[in-house]
Amino acid sequence: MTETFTDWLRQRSEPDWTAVVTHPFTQGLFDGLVPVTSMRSYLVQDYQFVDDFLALLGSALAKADRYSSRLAIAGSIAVVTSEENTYFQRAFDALGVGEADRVRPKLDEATVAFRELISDTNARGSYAEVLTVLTVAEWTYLEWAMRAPAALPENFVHAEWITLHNNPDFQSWVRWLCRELDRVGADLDERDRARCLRLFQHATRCELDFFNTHSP
Ligand SMILES: Cc1ncc(CO)c(N)n1
Repeated sequence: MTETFTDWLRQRSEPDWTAVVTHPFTQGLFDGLVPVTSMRSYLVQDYQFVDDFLALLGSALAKADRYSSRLAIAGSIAVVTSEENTYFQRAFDALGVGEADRVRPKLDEATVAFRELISDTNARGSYAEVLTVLTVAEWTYLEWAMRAPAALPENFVHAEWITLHNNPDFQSWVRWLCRELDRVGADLDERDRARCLRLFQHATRCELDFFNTHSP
């Protein structure tokens, strides 16, 4: 059998997976045509998602079984807390997002659902389960962003959200995540593999609901 664990997980998460990575919201981004109100609400909610996601990266860092894995995870933490965070601040300035919406906005249902999945995984998940949720979030974002045309939209709010997720470093990080989940997944019994599959499917559904919430 040549199918990897991550391919197995992804294939069993169709048709949601393809619906996420070809979502109309992403086509709107490529064309620079996401309305300002949708882009604002999407980024405001996503900043709250990123907060939870950063905590989950910390959980992965703590749960990893070797130093080289911790180094790879720490590299991603560095990006989320520097380039990605300054992107959010510049985008919020450009979109006129006030302090309250940066710090404690009213959360959409889709954001709450994602937050619950992440905090449960954070509190109770094994390293494999934490990697499963991280992999869905990062791999779906790489896959939609890689579909972007060479000519990016002019508005940096749209353009940089694409390039943050399709640059060579992000590609290597996602490749690493998949290989790491394949490595750890190889030691799981059938019951634990099935738990990862349910989580993978659930997280993929959360990604789809998140995009749907912000599509006009
Ligand atoms: C909802 C969502 N999923 C994945 C990513 C990429 O980490 C993101 N920024 N937002």
